[in-house]
Amino acid sequence: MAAEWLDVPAGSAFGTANLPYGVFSIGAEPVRRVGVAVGDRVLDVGAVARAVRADFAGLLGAESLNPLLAAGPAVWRSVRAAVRGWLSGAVPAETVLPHLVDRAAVRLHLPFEVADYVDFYSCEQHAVNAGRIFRPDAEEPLPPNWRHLPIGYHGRAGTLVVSGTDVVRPSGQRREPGREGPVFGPSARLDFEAEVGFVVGVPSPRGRGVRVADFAEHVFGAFLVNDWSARDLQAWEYVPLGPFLGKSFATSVSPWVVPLAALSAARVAPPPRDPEPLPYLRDAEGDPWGLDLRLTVRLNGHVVSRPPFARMYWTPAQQLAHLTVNGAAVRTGDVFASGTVSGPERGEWGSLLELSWNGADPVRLPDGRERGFLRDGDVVSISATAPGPGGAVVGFGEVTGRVLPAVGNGPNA
Ligand SMILES: O=C(O)/C=C/C(=O)CC(=O)CC(=O)O
Ligand SMILES: [Ca+2]
Ligand SMILES: [Mg+2]
Repeated sequence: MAAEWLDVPAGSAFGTANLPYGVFSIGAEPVRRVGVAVGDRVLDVGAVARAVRADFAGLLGAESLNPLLAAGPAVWRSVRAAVRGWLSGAVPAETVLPHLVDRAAVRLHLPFEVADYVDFYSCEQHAVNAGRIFRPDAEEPLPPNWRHLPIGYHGRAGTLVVSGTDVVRPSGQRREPGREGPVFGPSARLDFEAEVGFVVGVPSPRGRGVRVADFAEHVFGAFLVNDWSARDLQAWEYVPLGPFLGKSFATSVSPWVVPLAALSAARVAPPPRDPEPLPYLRDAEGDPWGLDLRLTVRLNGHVVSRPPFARMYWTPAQQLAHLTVNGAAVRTGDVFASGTVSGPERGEWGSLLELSWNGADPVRLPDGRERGFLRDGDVVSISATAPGPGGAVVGFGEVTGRVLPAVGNGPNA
């Protein structure tokens, strides 16, 4: 229960069941602080730790979440219990109140230093849609390996940006119908992809995989991802090695990292898999990592999709097991994203590629405008909620970004 002096609005998705972590600064101050969102405010947890829990002051007094991420699940549990105590009256109000800041008044930063970045392709409906669109002549929309392993590619960690960062339309090579070779110029098929990301806290050594059952020993929490995608650049460049410049110019992430501990009521059984995966990819008995997260995608403020995460074919635990099964190490700050989330209904598809069927059937917005792909000035926002304990709602906040016009004829021109 929240302390009396902590006025969390009723039904807030940032109640004490959630307590996500982020990194913020105030005004023009250069210093960044670790914060925990509660109601409409942010608690400067480093400042409170310095006053009452010196043993946590180093972890929480850093300018990124990395020291906390690296500390591991026992410490994550103690810190969460301590923060919950601070907000529940376990320490005098005077210790806490001076360090609560209005959320609207802070600037939010990338919450951790990103190490490596992998993007998966684990939603069956999205993979079927993409297969039908990109490979209309193929007999089967899914590639033959799809049900045997979570397909992924290594992305560009250095271009992950925090929500609110503008995204410049990329330029590159693309094919135009009726022309032999490529043309160069701004992408004409810029898209979003609604995804969920996970961040690794505890590293794994090289040469040893992370078992499905050990997911929560390594992964700290989850957040939202918009994997901006230039479909025309992608279509021309990505055979046979996979996505490259069409997806590496920017990937936006939401600023609040929701700890796995806040998602216990959201855990659900994943859908049945057929055929049964190889042993290293099997779900741990009684320990499912399907997650009932409900995403909403808005384009210029209008809801265009509500993708359901609960139906993802491969869970994040299977993704991490696969990512490390060859002995690849993971490091603190490694990010992996789920892949585009799409449900069975059209209004649940997580990209414009799908929603407009590659531009052939544009999305009609309530203001009468149509979109095949994104125009300059468009703003894309992805938000999500999950069920919390006792009917509470656990919010992810949002990842948002505005499309800016391409730079001339490309940055090198
Ligand atoms: O099927 C294809 O050819 C292409 C698929 C994608 O672009 C999707 C992707 O990046 C992975 C994902 O987000 O699911
Ligand atoms: Ca993607
Ligand atoms: Mg990307």
